[in-house]
Amino acid sequence: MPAQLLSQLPTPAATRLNGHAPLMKRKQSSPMMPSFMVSAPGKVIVYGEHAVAAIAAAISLRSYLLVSFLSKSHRTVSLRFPDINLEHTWNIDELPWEVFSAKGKKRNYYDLVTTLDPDFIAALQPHVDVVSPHVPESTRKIHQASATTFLYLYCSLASRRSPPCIYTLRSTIPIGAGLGSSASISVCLSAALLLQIRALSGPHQDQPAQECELQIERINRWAFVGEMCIHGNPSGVDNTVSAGGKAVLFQRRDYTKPPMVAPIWNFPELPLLLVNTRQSRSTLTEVAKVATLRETHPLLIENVLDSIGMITESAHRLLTSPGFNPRNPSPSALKHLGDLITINHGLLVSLGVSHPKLERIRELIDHTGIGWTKLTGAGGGGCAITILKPQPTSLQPNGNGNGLHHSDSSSDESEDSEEADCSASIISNTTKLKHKILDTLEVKLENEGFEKFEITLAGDGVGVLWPAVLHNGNEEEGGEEIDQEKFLRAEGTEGIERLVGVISSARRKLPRDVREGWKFWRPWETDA
Ligand SMILES: Nc1ncnc2c1ncn2[C@@H]1O[C@H](COP(=O)(O)OP(=O)(O)O)[C@@H](O)[C@H]1O
Ligand SMILES: C[C@@](O)(CCOP(=O)(O)O)CC(=O)O
Repeated sequence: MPAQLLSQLPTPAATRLNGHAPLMKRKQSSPMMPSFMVSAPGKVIVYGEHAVAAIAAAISLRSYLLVSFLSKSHRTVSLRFPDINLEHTWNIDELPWEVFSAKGKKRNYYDLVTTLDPDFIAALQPHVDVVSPHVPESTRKIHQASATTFLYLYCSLASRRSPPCIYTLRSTIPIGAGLGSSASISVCLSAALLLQIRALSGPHQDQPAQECELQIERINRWAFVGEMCIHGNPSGVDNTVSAGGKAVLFQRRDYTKPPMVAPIWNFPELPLLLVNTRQSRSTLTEVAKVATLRETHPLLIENVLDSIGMITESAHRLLTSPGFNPRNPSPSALKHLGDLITINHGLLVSLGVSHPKLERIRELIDHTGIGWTKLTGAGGGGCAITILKPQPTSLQPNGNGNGLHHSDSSSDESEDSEEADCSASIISNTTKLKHKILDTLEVKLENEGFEKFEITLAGDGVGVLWPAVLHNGNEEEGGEEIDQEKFLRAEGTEGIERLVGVISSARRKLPRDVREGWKFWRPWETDA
């Protein structure tokens, strides 16, 4: 980066992130520079699949990337992606720097790159070919796609003078389930590399909304490049949601062009049930299915697609209306959003993009009356989402072996109003009942081979933990360092989240997860 540009950065990001002197608090054994972490969310489509307009939102399942530095005697850069059993080390001096920095080719960190350079891809090929030579072809493809993404971003943003380091990634996002796992990885890599070259300011409190958005945009641009390496022709929606968080409205009128994407900072953070069918699916296949049906029944299918588009519009109108309170949506606003979920699912079923497993999940959840459920993403498998009702409505044993069911709406109302006057103990009883229902549901879903997550919808985008130390006051002096060994040993979603300081909130009263020590660019807060 030219010195002139470096000096334009208000303060090096590293010294501003946590507001304390990180090196002073580190253990003696730590390597040259403090390790740090970045993290980015997956996404779900909330409304509008297959229609012209849709809404996608971030979820609290995330990828976490730990960047640890080695002593200068090493001249290597390593990838450790244990979720896919990928591990590879390159010699920094052997990477094709001359091609990436050739006159007229070199990209700046703030550039908008919309196509991959074939010369760059060709120059990387020998360094990609040596990755995982002895694994089956299908696995090798996945490894080499991840390696290409990393190398493309690394050679574009780092330099031959970059410090030796290890990039270790763990994710709580199921892979290939339509939840944007690849985009979250691209966002993590982009953010980490931009932070390392000090091309980002913050995140810090009081950062003006415009400045927040600029940092997010900078990360997003390179994340899109990463997505191009994995997907060839990505829509850009997944990386945009993952970088910025909350939700976006995206509109496609012309499928040959990228969609128009606009943030919805007012989307409320809501508790969400996510169930993975574990049924693999292909967006292309489902999109083709709808196209064929449309050819056979043009008027009918166009009406269905228009109706789905109207669902998106209705949700968007509500979310952006002046009376809407994103911090505490009224019961009627939530019911509006919930009803749209139910209608949207019905219309997707009529397009033929559901799957018996998705229908089974919806059936099991509908029996509990716990929320509003739809499939999410292209369909044909993948996941279902349920927006949970704010307070458990009257639920009682139905005696038919299905566990619990919803009472009629009149008794719901009387219970609601009673609850409003009642003490916390009654609320806590209803909360306990809700948890019981969720636990029973979990057993049923797991018995049928499904995977259930209690998460939060529409939370933060990319986040930074610099240094990778948690100050929880009861661990090693100066905080608990998240080192590679601990990171690799952490078991499952819970283990990873506990290690990186997430206090999961799915079952707390407030939906937002607490992420101790982490900082986020939050344009929606600075706007307030
Ligand atoms: N946890 C992970 N670790 C390493 N690479 C990952 C991980 N998750 C996703 N990827 C990369 O992203 C690709 C999955 O992308 P894709 O099939 O589009 O799934 P999704 O719909 O979840 O984004 C994988 O093949 C791999 O290259
Ligand atoms: C089916 C579609 O509406 C959404 C695709 O969802 P996903 O690939 O499952 O995240 C296609 C699109 O709008 O690009």
